[in-house]
Parts: sequence; C-alpha cells; structure tokens
Amino acid sequence: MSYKIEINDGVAIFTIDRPEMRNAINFEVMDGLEEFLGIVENEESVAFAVVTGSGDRAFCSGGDLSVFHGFRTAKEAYPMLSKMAGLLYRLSTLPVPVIALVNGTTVGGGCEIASACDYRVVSSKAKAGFIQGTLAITSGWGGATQLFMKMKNHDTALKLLSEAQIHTAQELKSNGWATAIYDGDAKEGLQKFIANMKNIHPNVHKAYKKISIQDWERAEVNERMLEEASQCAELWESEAHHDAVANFLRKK
Ligand SMILES: CC[C@@H](C(=O)O)C(=O)SCCNC(=O)CCNC(=O)[C@H](O)C(C)(C)COP(=O)(O)OP(=O)(O)OC[C@H]1O[C@@H](n2cnc3c(N)ncnc32)[C@H](O)[C@@H]1OP(=O)(O)O
Repeated sequence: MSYKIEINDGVAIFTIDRPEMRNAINFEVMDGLEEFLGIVENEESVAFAVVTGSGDRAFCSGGDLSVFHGFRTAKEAYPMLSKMAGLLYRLSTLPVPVIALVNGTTVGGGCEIASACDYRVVSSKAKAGFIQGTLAITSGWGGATQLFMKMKNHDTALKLLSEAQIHTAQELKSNGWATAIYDGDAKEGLQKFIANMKNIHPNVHKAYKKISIQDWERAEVNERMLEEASQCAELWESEAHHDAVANFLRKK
C-alpha cells in the first residue's frame, strides 16, 4: 500500500508512503487521497486534515514519471490531470482546516498538493519548487489557480511558476508560500502549529471554512482548475515534454 490514513484525537492524516520514490504520486495514491477525502467529508469527529509524506527526505516529488510517461497525447494525459485537479479542489474545500506538513523536498505536483491546503507547515530543511516549466509543461493539477487565488502578490506567484526554480524553506516563508517553519520532528511541528487552534471549538473552524468555500464557489475555482489541467494536457503531448521526461528517466 502506497499511502496511510490515520485519525488520532480529531486529526486525520494522509501520508504518501513511497519514500524510495520520494513519494511520487501514482494511481494508488490518488485513490487513497479520494478515500481520505470521503472520510474527512463525512466523519463529524475530524477537526483537522493533514497531508504529509513518509520519511524525512521528501514530501512529494510530483507525478510518478515512470507511470505517467506512458501518456503520449493530450487525450491520454487529461483524465489523470483532471482527476487529480478535482481531488485537489476537494482537498481545498474540505469542511475543516487542511494542513500540508511539508516534511521534506517537494517539487512539481507535490507543490500543487501543498498549495491546495489551507496551511503549509514546512521543515526548515525542506526545499520546494514548481519545476514543471523545466519539463516544458505548466502545473496540471490546478496549482497555478491555487497560487493566484491564495498569494497576496500576483507577481510573486507568477515568478514562482515561471522561473521553475527550487527554493529554501526560508525563501518560501519570506515570499508567503510557507505559513510556518519547524525544526526537527514533523509531528511535533504539527502539534505546535495546531495547538492554539485546537483550543477553539471545531464548529468555529468549520464556519470559517464555509465562508472561504463560498468565495471559491463564486470564483468558479473548480472549473478554472480543470481548464488548467486541459492547458497542461496540450503541452504534455509536445516533443519538448517527452524529451525532458525521458532525460530524467534515463538518469535513474
Ligand atoms: C505529472 C504531474 C505534473 C504536475 O501536474 O505538476 C508533475 O508533477 S511534473 C513534476 C514531476 N516531478 C519531477 O520532475 C521530479 C523528479 N524528481 C526529482 O527531481 C528528484 O527525485 C527530487 C524530488 C528532487 C529528489 O532528489 P533526491 O533526493 O536526490 O532523490 P533521487 O532523484 O535520487 O530519487 C530517488 C528515486 O526516486 C525516483 N523518483 C523521484 N521522483 C520521481 C518521480 N516524480 N517520478 C518517478 N520516479 C521518481 C528517482 O528516479 C530515484 O529512483 P532510483 O534511481 O530508481 O532510486
């Protein structure tokens, strides 16, 4: 099984459990995320949802290129891209606060998952980057839409996407992508981050989420994330993209 779901003391945690692949996303992880979303959407006792990665090296290295490289055309890539975009919209609009516990490096689609959460609690040793541009594609799981909705400065969001560089945790805190940075143990970092929120009745958090979700519905964010998936699918079928992925896989 390439994921774990745990619920402890009102905190539901989804862990991508493929540390040897730097927690790359395959179809099993996507199905696991769907299962997790269903649990959090329906389980009244859940007060916080957390997404994290196994081990301390990576949060998530994006889509599993060894699997997804098999998709050659836009028509083949779109179902995977739109499925994940749909799941990440659901993650963003869960009825409880959602925290990305960024326990290690995260790139590509991994940054999109973290961006879909309400908060990014990042290890001081982690690095992160929207490196999709280096593969001659855009973000395909709705991550650009997430950044444009959430980041205060449009130019900062666009630069993060367009430069496709990897940044330190400290840089990500300064530009507003990271909410908080922790040193040492991830679970302790999480407990510290939610300590004050845990003292507030869960219905208060749910009410604030409702206000934010109404805003997202009015802004048609789901539809925009699907359009982003469609645009990425068009770039997906280019030679430049296939060459860049083949180059990465050759280095394995
Ligand atoms: C497809 C959706 C799209 C989107 O919509 O956003 C994307 O996600 S595009 C982005 C795809 N991801 C990448 O291009 C990242 C590729 N990985 C890396 O750059 C690096 O692995 C890392 C994440 C920076 C970590 O580096 P490091 O700690 O040095 O580990 P290794 O590189 O040695 O990796 C260990 C092992 O894992 C394999 N691996 C890593 N990431 C992926 C991946 N995304 N898909 C498939 N396999 C991956 C890597 O090949 C190594 O395998 P072995 O050599 O067999 O040990």
